[in-house]
Amino acid sequence: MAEIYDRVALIGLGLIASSMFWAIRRAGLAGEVRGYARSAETRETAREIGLCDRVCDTLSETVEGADLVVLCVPVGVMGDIAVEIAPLLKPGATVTDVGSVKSDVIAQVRPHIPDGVHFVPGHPLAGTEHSGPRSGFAELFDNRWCLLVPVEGTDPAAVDRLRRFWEGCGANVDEMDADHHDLVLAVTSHAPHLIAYTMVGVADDLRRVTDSEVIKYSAGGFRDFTRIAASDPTMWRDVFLSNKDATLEILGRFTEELFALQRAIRQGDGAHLHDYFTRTRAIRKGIIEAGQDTDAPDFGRGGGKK
Ligand SMILES: NC(=O)c1ccc[n+]([C@@H]2O[C@H](COP(=O)([O-])OP(=O)(O)OC[C@H]3O[C@@H](n4cnc5c(N)ncnc54)[C@H](O)[C@@H]3O)[C@@H](O)[C@H]2O)c1
Ligand SMILES: O=C(O)C(=O)C[C@]1(C(=O)O)C=C[C@@H](O)C=C1
Repeated sequence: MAEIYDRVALIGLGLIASSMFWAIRRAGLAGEVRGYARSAETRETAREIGLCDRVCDTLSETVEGADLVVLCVPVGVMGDIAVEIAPLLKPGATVTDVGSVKSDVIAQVRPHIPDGVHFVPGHPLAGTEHSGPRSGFAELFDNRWCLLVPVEGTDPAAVDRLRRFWEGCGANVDEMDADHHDLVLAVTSHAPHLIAYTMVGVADDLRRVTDSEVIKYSAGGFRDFTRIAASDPTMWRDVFLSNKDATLEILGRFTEELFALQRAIRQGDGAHLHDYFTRTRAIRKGIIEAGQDTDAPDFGRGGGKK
């Protein structure tokens, strides 16, 4: 794979940035990758494990001469970083981000992007419950979607270059508008995370009553909840505050459905429960048949690539 950018700057050296670095290096997508982390401890760790060609102590050294600047920080601070880097950006450079929410990030960042610099927001739909510079790995984006959310008036050539970059990182790339992105992600990612956090919280309350049986005998479904609920608190606090409207809309619908199921259980309405579960099972079957779940054991990794 050929080099796509001469110099890439990664700001915030956590799970996503570190995975990007290893994926960039695997495919030779950049001449040089510079990285910046706010804390001296993270920068030290990054140097120790060889993360980035150069770990910088300042934002100006990181961004200087970069053709692609990637904001890999929690969504609540994207605007603060944009303010700081704006005067340092090279004309013709592209600024992108990997934030889990798009409308609010665009509102925070766009006003600060100088004329002559491209801004192409993005979101790789891949992650784990781990965070920090040691958590990344080159394969994170393989066969996962990366959504690009170009704002009005963006140069199509800048979008196309970023698309080729993400494809080089192993992802399948699609474009979507910001509001639609935020509603879709509220359904597929944000509300499920909140439900997992709640379920694990409920179990923890119960644990005090049952003296650790909840954890000891936890079955597969609950273990999956605990994995998701172990995700970074700062990242997820910011996601909910940033995607407030869409998340509340989906949680409202979720609560209505939950009440209906609760009533069916109370009234012994087995038909309602059976019909509901039949419908949801068909949805899962449809996902597998469409080749959209690359983790499904009956489908196999890698088969999801279009
Ligand atoms: N973790 C996931 O599953 C996942 C998936 C896709 C997208 N994202 C998005 O990617 C971004 C980064 O997430 P991550 O999982 O890599 O998080 P992470 O916690 O592993 O890393 C975040 C980094 O940002 C730094 N940071 C925090 N506040 C900062 C500030 N004010 N100034 C400078 N640096 C700051 C942290 O020190 C850390 O190095 C977030 O916007 C998140 O929404 C996460
Ligand atoms: O697999 C996980 O651990 C994730 O939570 C990854 C996940 C998701 O919900 O799918 C989390 C947040 C993102 O913005 C994108 C991906």
